[in-house]
Amino acid sequence: MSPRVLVSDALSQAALAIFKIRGVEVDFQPNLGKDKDKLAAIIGGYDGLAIRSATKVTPQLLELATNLKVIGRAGIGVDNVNLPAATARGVIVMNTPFGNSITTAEHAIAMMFALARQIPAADMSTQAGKWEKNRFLGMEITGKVIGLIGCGNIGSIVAERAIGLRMHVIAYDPFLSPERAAQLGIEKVDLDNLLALADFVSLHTPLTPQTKNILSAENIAKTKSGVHIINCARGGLIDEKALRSALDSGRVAGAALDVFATEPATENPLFGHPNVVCTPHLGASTKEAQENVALQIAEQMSDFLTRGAITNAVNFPSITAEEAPKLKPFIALAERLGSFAGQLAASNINKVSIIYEGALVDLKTKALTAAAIAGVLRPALSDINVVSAPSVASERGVVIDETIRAAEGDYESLITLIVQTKDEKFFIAGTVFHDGKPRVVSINGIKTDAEFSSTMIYALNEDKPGLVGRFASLLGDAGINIATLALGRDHQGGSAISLIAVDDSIPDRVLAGIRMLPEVRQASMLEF
Ligand SMILES: NC(=O)C1=CN([C@@H]2O[C@H](COP(=O)(O)OP(=O)(O)OC[C@H]3O[C@@H](n4cnc5c(N)ncnc54)[C@H](O)[C@@H]3O)[C@@H](O)[C@H]2O)C=CC1
Ligand SMILES: O=C(O)C(=O)COP(=O)(O)O
Repeated sequence: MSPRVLVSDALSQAALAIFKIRGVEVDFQPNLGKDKDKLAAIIGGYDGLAIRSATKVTPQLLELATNLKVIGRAGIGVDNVNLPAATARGVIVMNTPFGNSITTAEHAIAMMFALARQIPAADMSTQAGKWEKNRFLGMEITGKVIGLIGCGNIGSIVAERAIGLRMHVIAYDPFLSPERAAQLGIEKVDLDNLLALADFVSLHTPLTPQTKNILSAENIAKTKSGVHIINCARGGLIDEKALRSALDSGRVAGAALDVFATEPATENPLFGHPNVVCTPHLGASTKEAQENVALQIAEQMSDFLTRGAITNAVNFPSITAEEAPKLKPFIALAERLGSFAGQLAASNINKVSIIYEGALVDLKTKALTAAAIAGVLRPALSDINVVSAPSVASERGVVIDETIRAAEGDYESLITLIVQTKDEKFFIAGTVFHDGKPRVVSINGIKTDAEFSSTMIYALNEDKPGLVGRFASLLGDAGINIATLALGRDHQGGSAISLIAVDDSIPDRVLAGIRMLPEVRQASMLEF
């Protein structure tokens, strides 16, 4: 029987022919993503789901998707897909990381002009017969400073276009190497400098815990007076209420928004302000970009469903059918070790070393390395995939170093990851036991034994009596259940680590409480 794919968002119909030619049955229901009950009622019958941003792939939907093998995102952001749930169910999630980048960058530039010359308001006034020539005094773009928060694929294209407009381009992006900045002809700055200098601030990062509300009230207050803000990335990057106040006070002269904290945005604190320009998430909506992403996702999904080939998966490496079962548990281990280190590293990772020991010497360690690097970088580049991870790392000046050697320690197989930033080195090692579950067995030389769980607290603390009890009561008082607890220390009374797996997400105030304990030197919440 041919595999069946459901298209639940408005993909270009160019995709349909590709699916059919490649032997995949396709059901095109472009509005279904907006009706979650109808989607839930039929998802069980499909092997593949092709989407844009309207369909929300929740853990509940995945529960019902009993035949689903692949989700194809015709576009870049996969934040509408619950990745841990898809991964846990073995569903491959693929995207098309480049197909709509130019179009989205062009939209950001269009938004900049709309603000600088107040085109939407001038249009409305003119068509209302007012001819208000003196009301609309614009701003010349030439010579102005544009500050890019995030300078990956789309940010880089915006930079090139802005240079063409004779603007001065500055960027804040912890993963932008000085070489890449020089190649683009832009200046790498820190966030405070960017906010102080930019006439236009344009956002181009994924939405991650680090970038959420990156334009907070506090950061908006650091902007140059009269700044214009453009967001064609993700809604949650801006504190919308704070932006409204700054527009009301006149500190922010204008804001152009393509994306909103809640979408579809039918009401929003920014609506109705005279200096706000809005579009309904149109960044990727050109005929050219939609054809690119639809054709590409149809090819990738068909190749996977009919031949098992994996391309641009954000949650699995490219490997053949024979290699898969042997590699799978070690891929999960490498990715989680990477993610552990990546979530802890603040920024500026410049080297990742990976040591494979024991039975791993016979496996395809490149796939493991790719998984580890994807794990390290994903907290900053949410849409990175295991295929692109090594090249993205090298583009960003991150040195990757792989060593394969015979077993030297207690374990049949061991992966050690060393993540180096300008200021420090972080060591983490793990193995897979016969139960197939990945485990952490040492951190910075301190031995432990912990399984990964979806939410964990990692604490570095002094080895003193009573601390475990204090952790337990802080969490217990907040109604958070401890699932498992693993400890380790270098010597009695010395440095110790605690790995606490919990059943729920940890509110900031609880984490702050843990950090305030006198014995705790560092505490972070990690998600896997
Ligand atoms: N409005 C729309 O229709 C569209 C929106 N997008 C969104 O645009 C965004 C950017 O996409 P791409 O450029 O393709 O992604 P990318 O992954 O190529 O680049 C993202 C950049 O953000 C940087 N970054 C990550 N964390 C950061 C932080 N804390 N501070 C500063 N920089 C940080 C990364 O280092 C990276 O260079 C994504 O959120 C994507 O979903 C993409 C296409 C269409
Ligand atoms: O590709 C992306 O990340 C986008 O945000 C585009 O979203 P869309 O496909 O237009 O719903």
